[in-house]
Amino acid sequence: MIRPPRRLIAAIDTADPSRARDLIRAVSPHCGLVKLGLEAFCALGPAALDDAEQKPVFLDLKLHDIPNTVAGAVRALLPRQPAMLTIHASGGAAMIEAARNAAETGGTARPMLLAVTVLTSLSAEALSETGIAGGPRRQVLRLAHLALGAGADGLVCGVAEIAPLRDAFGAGPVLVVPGIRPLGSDAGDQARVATPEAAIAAGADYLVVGRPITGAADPASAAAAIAAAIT
Ligand SMILES: O=c1ccn([C@@H]2O[C@H](COP(=O)(O)O)[C@@H](O)[C@H]2O)c(=O)[nH]1
Repeated sequence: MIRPPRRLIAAIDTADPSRARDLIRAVSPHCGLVKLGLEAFCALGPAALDDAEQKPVFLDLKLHDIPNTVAGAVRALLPRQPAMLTIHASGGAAMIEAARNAAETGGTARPMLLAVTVLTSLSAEALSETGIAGGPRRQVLRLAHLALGAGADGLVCGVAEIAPLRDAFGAGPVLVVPGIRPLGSDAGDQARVATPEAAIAAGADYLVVGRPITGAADPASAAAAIAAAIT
């Protein structure tokens, strides 16, 4: 398992292979990892990982299925050597344990297994519509106990949940935080957002930034500015 020192993760959300390559080339000097998610993976397949310009890849597939199926998917991904891989914490302890056991078969090069708690696009109201009352913070803490107890190396959460997670679990779990918006940038579909500086001050290990970089006129400068703000 590797832990890149640079804390910016650039989300490369595109279905166009040449745009993906151009973006990766532009942001690589400024970030620790590039993140390939559902859009890039569905369009380009596992080969998308081979075009990452030697950058460690965060493969954000948010696996969520029965334990046997998730374990099989993790094993199938190991030859591509993603540095980080996501599963949904709400898949349950048995699913997370199965993912961890499967990841272990990758030996020392195994991916860091991150459990997605409550998507940063969900407000308290949207979460309650799914049947979960009490707000994101409570649910994130509940899922964090489950996921870390079942073998996840870290969590994906919103900025507001970092402090309670650090209070509960200390510095150990790797906290990866999307919903990052530099001042003045559009939140879009994200409900729980904060600036890069606020996320680092709260105790985030890694920040995931997509559209504020990829939607900028000059993605390399946008990534450089965020990297400078958190260094
Ligand atoms: O809770 C989550 C989990 C994952 N994501 C992913 O992060 C990026 C964020 O992109 P922006 O353009 O900066 O909003 C995106 O790839 C999501 O799939 C998340 O946003 N929230």
